[in-house]
Amino acid sequence: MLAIESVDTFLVDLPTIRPHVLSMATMMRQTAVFVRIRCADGITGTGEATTIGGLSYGPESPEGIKLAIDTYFTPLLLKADADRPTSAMAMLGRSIVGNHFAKCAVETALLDAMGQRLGVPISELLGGRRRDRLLVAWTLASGDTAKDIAEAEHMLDIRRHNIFKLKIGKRGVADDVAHVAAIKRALGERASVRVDVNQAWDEASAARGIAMLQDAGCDLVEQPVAAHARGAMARLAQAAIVPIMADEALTGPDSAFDYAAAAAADVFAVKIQQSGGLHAACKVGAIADAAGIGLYGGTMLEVGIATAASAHVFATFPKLAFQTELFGPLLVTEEVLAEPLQYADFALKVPDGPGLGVTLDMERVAFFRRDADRKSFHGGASAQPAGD
Ligand SMILES: O=C(O)C[C@H]1C=CC(=O)O1
Ligand SMILES: [Mn+2]
Repeated sequence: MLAIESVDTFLVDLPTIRPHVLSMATMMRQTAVFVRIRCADGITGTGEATTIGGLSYGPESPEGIKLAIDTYFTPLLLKADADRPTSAMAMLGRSIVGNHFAKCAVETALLDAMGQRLGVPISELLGGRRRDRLLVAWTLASGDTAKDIAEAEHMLDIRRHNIFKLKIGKRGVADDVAHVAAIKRALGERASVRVDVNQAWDEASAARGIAMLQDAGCDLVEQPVAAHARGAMARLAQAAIVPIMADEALTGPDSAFDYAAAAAADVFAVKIQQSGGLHAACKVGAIADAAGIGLYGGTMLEVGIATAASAHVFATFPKLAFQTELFGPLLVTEEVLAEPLQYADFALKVPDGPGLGVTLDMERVAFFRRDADRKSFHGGASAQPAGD
């Protein structure tokens, strides 16, 4: 039995490089909840949770995640065996319903500590990695077609991304399709153009919109209708030629099984937090594989720690037909890691050190903590996070 000595949580607010316009929220900053679990052998594991637009996207908020971990998870973790992350998570699961994002952050920290202890990357603890590089899409979501095209051209020039996901659903169907068509016309065969509707359409609008998107050269349509509208998703997926991807509908292995059994999607966007943790995300991936459903490595716009955790999970997938979107650390102005993740040639390198293979820069993070006494960081007041 290896005791857990302390569990520390804190919020960090990081400005985004530009407004990120989604159908449900416009993000000017991202908030990460970091969890640090210190074990009796002196090893500390780190986890991270993020949401999108506070409570606009899902049922957990950064403030709520911190409160849940401090109040409910920590007393249980102080009785858990740090040498047995899977049974520690099962013990938490018996007392805590839901709270998938908080569970994911805690599981990440436990696995990071375990990997450091054993000297192996988390991907090896999850069954073994199959790839060292993950192709990464970028989301064009400035809210302006011309700006999006300029941003895409820049990403192609610097060879950082050649897959673009466009956030639509805020405007009328015809306007949204015109926006997508203009971007696809400008980029042509140099890029894959996909859309995420984030549940904004009803079934009739989706049927019309998907047919128009198909003609515009769109390669993938993500969550066109409400997460609970499984029947509509199945009808749309069966009628369309362009692949239809489920995202918000997938909240772990149970919903993944329901969706697979109902043939309600051609592709699954797997997210570690929405799934309820790293092992749960692996199970979602396995269900998709067994059902012949394609896989896409999704993001909740996590920063360095949870992006690395996601990379370890996705690196274990036998197939990743629709690549990933692990660009979260690049959407914020500030780096939180001691050594940044490496992006080159359209891909993210999966870290290969023990555990997550990345660590927080504690000095930098201290400055951006919501509860920090913020005097100066590398010269000052101009580095203040937005929104404070
Ligand atoms: O997929 C989502 O719904 C959320 C997220 C992923 C990329 C992005 O820009 O937003
Ligand atoms: Mn999505």
